[in-house]
Amino acid sequence: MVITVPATSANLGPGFDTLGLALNLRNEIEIEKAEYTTIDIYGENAEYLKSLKRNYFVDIFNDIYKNLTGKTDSFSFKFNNKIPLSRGLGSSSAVIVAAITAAYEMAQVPYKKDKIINLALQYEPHPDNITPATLGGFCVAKLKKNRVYFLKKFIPTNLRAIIVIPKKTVSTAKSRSTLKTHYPLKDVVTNVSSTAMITAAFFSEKFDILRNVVEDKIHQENRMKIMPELFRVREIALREGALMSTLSGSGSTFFNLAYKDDAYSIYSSLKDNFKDFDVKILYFDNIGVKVYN
Ligand SMILES: Nc1ncnc2c1ncn2[C@@H]1O[C@H](COP(=O)(O)OP(=O)(O)OP(=O)(O)O)[C@@H](O)[C@H]1O
Ligand SMILES: N[C@@H](CCO)C(=O)O
Repeated sequence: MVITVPATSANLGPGFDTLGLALNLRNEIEIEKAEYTTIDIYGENAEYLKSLKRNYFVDIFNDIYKNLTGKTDSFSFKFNNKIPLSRGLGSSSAVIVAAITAAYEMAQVPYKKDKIINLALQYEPHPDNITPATLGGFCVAKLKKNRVYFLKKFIPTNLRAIIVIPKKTVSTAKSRSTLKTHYPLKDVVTNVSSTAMITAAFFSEKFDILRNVVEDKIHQENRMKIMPELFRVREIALREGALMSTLSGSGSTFFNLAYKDDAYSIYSSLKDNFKDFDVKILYFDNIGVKVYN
């Protein structure tokens, strides 16, 4: 069995812990029943992941598989990772969503994607990466009494993401611990109105308005202080025609949204200006986690 899962960009600036979308940058995992457990890791951060005593995917897969079947079987796992770790591209959500889905498939227990999202919440307590990793597209997710409610919209093919990935990693847990716990009412209103506008723009496919309405007063400026170069990424991307330009998740990657006709000039300006960063143009993903038997 092969399972693939997309990278995701959460928050989209103001939509903290609420908005997210899926990018066509996928981890792929091959799993087969075996006499004993083997783990092969290729691609992004392979050496680091091999050096860890435990594999996050395998631990979650085994937990869920045992819960479903009551058995502890052995499997061979082959990971081909494309999503860089701790850069705000949802690497941990991709692992969680793929591991749970793989366990249901291997246990041959029927499931709906809603189930995967709600189980994933046990491992990552905010739903903005796990929802698009599971469903693809642009997702709005709300947590209420430990349950995720969500809506998804397909992202049209005339849009591209231009992402700028610094070498520096940012741990989500650490980054969250630096955020304020109280905010002035006017800042809250800025975020509520911007989040509503982004949602309306995606659902109505009226993207031009994004150029004027995306403001965040809750987390980005604070988080970007450890990498002030990111302020310049935003300035250049917007100058070159991006529709919006935000920190991806908790960083360090910057996410820029553009019409496909503007994507290349944004990409080349960012590449010229940030030679140490990995700049990519990506399609969006509208599928989410996918299994090939
Ligand atoms: N392919 C992988 N295999 C095993 N463990 C992984 C893999 N990818 C990520 N992880 C685990 O997830 C951790 C990164 O999670 P973290 O939440 O800090 O970053 P992120 O998910 O990439 O960023 P964000 O949540 O802001 O988008 C890694 O340190 C590692 O423990
Ligand atoms: N909403 C989360 C996304 C990162 O996983 C945050 O900003 O911390």
